[in-house]
This record gives sequence, structure tokens and C-alpha cells, in this order.
Amino acid sequence: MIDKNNPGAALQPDMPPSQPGFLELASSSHSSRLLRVIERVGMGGSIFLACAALSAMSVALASLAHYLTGDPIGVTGLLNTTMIPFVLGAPTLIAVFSLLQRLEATRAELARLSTLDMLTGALNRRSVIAWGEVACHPAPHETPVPYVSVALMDVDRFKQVNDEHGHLIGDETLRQLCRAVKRHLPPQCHFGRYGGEEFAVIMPQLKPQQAEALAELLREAVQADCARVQGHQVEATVSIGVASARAGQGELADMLSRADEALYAAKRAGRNRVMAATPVTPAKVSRI
Ligand SMILES: Nc1nc2c(ncn2[C@@H]2O[C@H](COP(=O)(O)OP(=O)(O)OP(=O)(O)O)[C@@H](O)[C@H]2O)c(=O)[nH]1
Repeated sequence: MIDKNNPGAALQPDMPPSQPGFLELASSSHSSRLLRVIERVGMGGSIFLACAALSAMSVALASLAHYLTGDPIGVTGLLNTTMIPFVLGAPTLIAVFSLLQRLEATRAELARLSTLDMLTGALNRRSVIAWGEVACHPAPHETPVPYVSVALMDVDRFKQVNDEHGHLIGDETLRQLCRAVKRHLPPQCHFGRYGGEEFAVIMPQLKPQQAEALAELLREAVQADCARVQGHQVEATVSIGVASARAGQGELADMLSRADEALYAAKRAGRNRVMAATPVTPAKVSRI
């Protein structure tokens, strides 16, 4: 199931929506639900309420036992029965709650890391596809601009970068490219590594012309920011293919395939350019 309520406007790195089989880690656990309740009530209040409930139970049990045996419980007995859960229970509950909080923080961090590409810190392929599915099938009230676009971006002659400057500079070029792209990405867009030196941008709520203009901006940003990488004259550029559809009317797989065709048309046309697969005509963008 695609979770349409996931906050799509969050800046990256962000959590993608959950999908069938998409990381159980990312789904809500019993401990995280319990922690949400504790957060609402407050740690002190939760411990007090838990101890009070234990006290009430032990008083009830003690009273039942004394009733059955015919012994009166007495004031001291009643006080002891009430206080013991507070004396013994509070430190135990503090330890358990703290442990739960640490586990929850670790779970959340693992879930976040599982959405990211290890080398670049951009979203990984699975996450960017998950966001793409959400963008293609939005709820009507979520689409003030009812279009979605997908851009596929491939580094030009990257093999040459590796061959001339070495793999470490190649890796750093990919990181630098990601930083350049993220600096220019509007908050509703999602950017991830699609394959080796190929990246995908999901662009919800932009008209096709705006999406193509954004792709052109990203191309220029990469060209400007990846000219030098750690003192090496790398001059990396990217070719980009863009495909758009009306939100709710296009399938992601189809858009990716059209964007891929446009990308390869951009490569054939000489690289370092944006080509659009859709029949709209912005000034600076070539089309196939
Ligand atoms: N350094 C580094 N190189 C990578 C990584 N992933 C893929 N590559 C390299 O990217 C290169 C891609 O080469 P090609 O598919 O031939 O394409 P290209 O040289 O970019 O040429 P065009 O796409 O036609 O412009 C290969 O040499 C891969 O080894 C990575 O994570 N780090």
C-alpha cells in the first residue's frame, strides 16, 4: 500500500512511503506506539500512572486475600501495599522507558539510513521509486498543480572521468553532483540514485514546462559545480531526459521509460543537455 499521508514536502533525506515489503523497520512498531503515548503524557506522568495502576491492582489483590483469609488489612498494610509499586516500580519503569527510547531512536535511524544511497547520501533507487509512485497517484486535494514529471540524469562520459582521474575522484564527483542538485531542488521534489552514475528526480506539482526548466537549472548547476573536483579538472556534465503526465493519469514505469528514451536522445544529440519526451515547448529545452 502506498501511504499517501506521508509528508511528501519534507526536505531530503526523507522517509519514503511504505510499500508492500518495504522495510518492516520503517513501519510503526508496538514500542514506537507506546513511546508516542508516553511522549504525549510525559515520562513522569506515565510512570506515575503506571505505578498508580500497579498500586490499585496490588491493593485490590491484598484486600481480596485479606477478605478470603478473614484478616483485616490494617492501615500500615494498606500503605505498604500502595507504596511498594511506587518504590520498586518507578526505577524499573524509568530503566525500561529509557531503553525503549534508545531502541526507538535506533530503529528510526536504521529506517532512515535504509532509504539512502550509501555513497552519495541521496535517496536510493527503492525510495525514489516509492516517492514516484506516490507522486503519480496523489489524492485530489494534494494536487493544486495536477502534473507530475520524472527526470533521469546520467553523468556524461563518466568512464573517462574514472579512467583519467581515478575511482575515488569519480566517487567524489558523484557526491559533489548530488550536493549541487540538492541545493536547487524545490521541497516537493525527490532526488535519488537510480543506478551507477544515473539519478532520478521526481517532480510533483510542477507544470511540464516548469519541470523542464528545473531540469535545465540542475544541468547548469552540475556543470558549474562539478567543473573541479578536489583540485582535478573533471568538468563533469549530465544529460537529462524528462517525461511528464497529468497526475493520476500516468504510470511511473511508463514515465521512466519515456524519460529514459529522452535521456538517450540527449546523449545522441551530443550530451550535456535536457530533452523532454512530452510535446510542450519551453524555450531552452530540446525535444524528441
Ligand atoms: N567512481 C565510480 N564509478 C562508477 C560508479 N558507478 C558506476 N560507475 C562507472 O560509471 C561508468 C559508466 O560508463 P558508461 O556506461 O560506459 O557511460 P559513460 O562513460 O558515462 O558514457 P555516456 O553515458 O555514454 O556519456 C563505468 O565506468 C562505471 O564503472 C560509482 O559508484 N563510482
